[in-house]
Amino acid sequence: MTDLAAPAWQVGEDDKLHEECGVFAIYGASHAAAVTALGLHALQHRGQEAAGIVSFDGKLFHQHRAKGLIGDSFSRKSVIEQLPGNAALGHNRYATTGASEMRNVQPLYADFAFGGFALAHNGNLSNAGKLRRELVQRGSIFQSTSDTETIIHLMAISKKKTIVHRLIEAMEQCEGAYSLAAMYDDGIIGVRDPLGIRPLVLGELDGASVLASETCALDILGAAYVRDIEPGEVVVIDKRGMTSLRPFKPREHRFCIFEYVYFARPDSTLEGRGVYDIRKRIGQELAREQPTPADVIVPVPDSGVPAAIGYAQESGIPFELGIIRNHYVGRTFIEPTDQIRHLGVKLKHNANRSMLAGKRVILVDDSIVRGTTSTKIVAMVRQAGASEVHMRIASPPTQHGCYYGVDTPERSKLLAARHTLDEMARIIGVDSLGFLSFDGLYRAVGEAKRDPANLAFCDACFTGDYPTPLTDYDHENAPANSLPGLLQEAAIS
Ligand SMILES: O=P(O)(O)OC[C@H]1O[C@H](OP(=O)(O)OP(=O)(O)O)[C@H](O)[C@@H]1O
Ligand SMILES: NC(=O)CC[C@H](N)C(=O)O
Ligand code: SF4
Ligand SMILES: [Mg+2]
Repeated sequence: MTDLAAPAWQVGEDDKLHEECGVFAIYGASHAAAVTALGLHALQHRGQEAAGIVSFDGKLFHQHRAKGLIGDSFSRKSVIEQLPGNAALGHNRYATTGASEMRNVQPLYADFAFGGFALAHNGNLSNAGKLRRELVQRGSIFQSTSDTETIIHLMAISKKKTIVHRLIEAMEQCEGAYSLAAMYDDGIIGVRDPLGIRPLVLGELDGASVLASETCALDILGAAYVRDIEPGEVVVIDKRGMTSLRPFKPREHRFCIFEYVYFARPDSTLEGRGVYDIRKRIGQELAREQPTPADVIVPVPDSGVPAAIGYAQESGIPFELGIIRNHYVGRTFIEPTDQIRHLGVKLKHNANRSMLAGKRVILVDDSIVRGTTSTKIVAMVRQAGASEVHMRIASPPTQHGCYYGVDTPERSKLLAARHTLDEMARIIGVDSLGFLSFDGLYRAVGEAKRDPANLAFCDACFTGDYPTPLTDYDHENAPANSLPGLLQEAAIS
């Protein structure tokens, strides 16, 4: 994570590849805040650091933002009652720029001369540091250290007449990834960057319009899926209905392929493709590309499960739950001390001995980032008596950082950026290690192969082929344009 107001060494880090953020907005529903809390609950996998909801009651905006899970902060009636109105906007945060401080928790809210405005962002702006420096020199006073606030200041100085056109003008100056949901005193707005890196879908609930990061947030409400917001599209939903604008220069579409591999919930449909179905197809491709004789296929829960099912179906080798996951440890349990950190995976996973003892095991996981999970899981499976342990990874090696809304460790900490396949196999402790090829991944998402001249996805964390300039960053994931350290609140521990 970078912090626009702090040197890199001040910014907390831990050793996982983190989720992104989830956004949700609804217009025209009674109990809009309660509905938004449910939508955010379905999107909890996209960010667990903090959550917030802003509602609008026709006259006033109301907000509540808190660190932690949505269920911890928004399940009480007393909290929801303080968020009246028929329109609401919500956000689950996993920080990519700006530390886990209260002032960075979204939705951000601003009282402009032209009215109130609340903003929720999934993605990351790769030139926010540069824009921020220019804005500060012009007199802008930032309240947070997140990239998202840059948008608010760009809107504040815009000379355009309407909020929508101010927002559009602001986004024309931003590089990187943004799926935005916003709310003002007349309606809600959805925006997807021209490359469409992050998802955003449109739904309908009893005549109310819904914007959400993933379709699973519609399902929890019984809302109908209408369509995906198109890359480069701005939708404005107000009492007159919905207006669709295409203000940005058209670009090729580059949806994040890692949404299919890991981030999105398997029951979501994104860009017309079911995530579960794609993960299974990835597993089938993997079985074809990386076969090995074995007695049992064991997924690394949670996100390795659908690929392991696909692998098992294709290979004909039985699928068993040889590792059991403790559901009371989140995706991103942050261990308080080094000693506990060392125990981390055992808190989350345990070997199911009867399925492993004396067996040749193929472990299937979606990705290796630092190798922490795989190293501990392999040791656990060996201790449980497996006679051979083979690891199959349902994506190509993760070799580069993401600057578009996923908090990847810096490049030097990515196992595949530092080691050959054989070295990785030795470090993890497996008898063999195999990754999916680029072409295999593209076949699983419905393409003939990975065509570098005509890429349909962002795959930069595998290939280093970034679809936007990285103005604020050098290639080692260091913020190039950070400002001197300012006020620091205690980070979440
Ligand atoms: O190589 P590492 O640095 O250990 O990171 C890779 C692991 O992290 C993710 O799982 P995570 O535990 O975050 O979530 P999940 O339960 O959704 O699989 C991913 O699915 C891998 O298992
Ligand atoms: N993960 C995200 O999408 C984060 C959104 C925004 N960049 C933030 O750090 O708050
Ligand atoms: S770099 Fe990787 S995780 Fe980031 S947007 Fe591109 S494909 Fe997705
Ligand atoms: Mg995992």
